[in-house]
Parts: sequence; structure tokens; C-alpha cells
Amino acid sequence: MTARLHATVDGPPQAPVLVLGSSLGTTGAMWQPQLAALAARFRVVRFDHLGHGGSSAPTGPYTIDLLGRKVLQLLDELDIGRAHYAGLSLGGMVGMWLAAQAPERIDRLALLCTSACLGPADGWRARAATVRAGRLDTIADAVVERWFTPAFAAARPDTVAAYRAMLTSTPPAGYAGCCEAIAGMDLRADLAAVRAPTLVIGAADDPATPPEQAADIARRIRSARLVVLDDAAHLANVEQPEAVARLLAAHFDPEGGVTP
Ligand SMILES: O=C(O)CC1=CCC(=O)O1
Repeated sequence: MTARLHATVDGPPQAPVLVLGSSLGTTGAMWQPQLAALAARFRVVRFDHLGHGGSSAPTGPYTIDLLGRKVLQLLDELDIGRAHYAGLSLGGMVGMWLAAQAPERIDRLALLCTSACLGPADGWRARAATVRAGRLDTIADAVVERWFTPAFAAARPDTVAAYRAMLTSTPPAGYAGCCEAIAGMDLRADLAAVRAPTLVIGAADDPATPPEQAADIARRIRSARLVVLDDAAHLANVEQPEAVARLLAAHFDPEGGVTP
């Protein structure tokens, strides 16, 4: 049977479509902090990557091409010709692939806390092997430590616990398959083909995809603007929910009167 992606759709049916791609080890639910603001303006499609959440979880390994082609298949299933796209981390990697390989499908693009080439590949393959051996729990603390600043983790333990639970409920085969996709990914040369006006958001305290990675992406895309948020680690949309919602609304609806 063909592997399929799970998605949830919110917002007015006739509004412009905004597709949201989540990070490794999360689901579309990671966009909850921005959902109300974005669904007031857009038909918001939040999908779970292959191997995550409610999507099919084939054994793997996966590639970024496969993850991107699954999103195109989802757009076809939902009868969506063109859409805006925002993705964080792995979601951003898939966004770069989509904008470079299927530019006719992507209007405007936002890339948050992501990288065009995130080595070392051996580290990703080792992480995949650990998870395939059934030990997602053993990597969870180290992963979550990179998701949030110490100050946020101390102030919001319930939020941190909810995102950790999202991570540990990811199917091991799916998580490992996506680690292997990151291990084999180098999108740097593809970025010259991106034509969509692009907002690149980095976070000053992100140890997973530091702001230099955001600056590198912005340099390689013809029409890109770079913003680096203070007081946020990797899941910047959780730590800076209003700032991210405002930046995305202003970028995807430039005539809408939102001040970024
Ligand atoms: O899990 C991590 O270490 C950080 C990360 C890389 C890609 C992604 O989506 O999250």
C-alpha cells in the first residue's frame, strides 16, 4: 500500500493555503502556538512527516526527496495546486526541497531553525541505529535540551514535558528513517533554484541549527530576508510564539497590515 501523510486542516476553506512542516520527532501539533493567528488568515494544512504522528511509517531509510515527494502527493490528494509553505528544522529542509524541485507549487516560503546540510552524517546514522535498537527514550533528554533554553525549561516544565512526549511517541522506524534522510542531505546547491520570496528565521540560542546556518541559507536564496530571534533555542516557535506568528503572518500576507 502507498505510504500516506496524515494532515489536519484549519481555517477558511477559500483562504490562501499555508502548509506547515514540523521538526524531527514532532507532529503538526508543534504549530499549536501559531494556529489561531494563522488560521484567521489562511487555510492551514499541518502535516506529519513520513514516519511521524498519524502518517505511515515504512521501515526506511528515507531521503529528503522521498519526504518532499510525499508532501506533493498530499497536496495532490487535497487538490491544492499552489501553497505557501513554512517549515521548522526537518520541515524547513523539506521546504527547501519543495521550493527548489517544485517551484510551481510554492508561492512564498519560510524556513525556521533549519539547515541546508546538517552534518556529521555519521552522527545521524548512529542516532538512527540507537533508535532502531528501540532506545528513543535514551536520546530524548539530549534532544529536548537543544529544543528549549534553560530559562524556558525552568519556567515551563509542562510545555517541555508535552513536547518530550511527542518525541517519545514517534515510531522508531520513522524517526530513524528521517535521521537517515538528514544524513544524506545536501541542499546547498539547490538553493540557487529557489524563486519564492523567502523568510529565514534563526534563533540566537539554537545549538542544533545555529543562526550561522540560517545566514548561510539566506545568502544562497535570491530573494531572502533573515531574522534572528533572541531568547529562543531550536523550537523557536514555542519559545517566541507571538513573534513567530507575527513574522509568518506578515510574510505570507504582505498586504494584510501585520507589523512583523
Ligand atoms: O533533533 C535534533 O537534534 C535537531 C533537529 C535536526 C533536524 C530536526 O528537525 O531537529
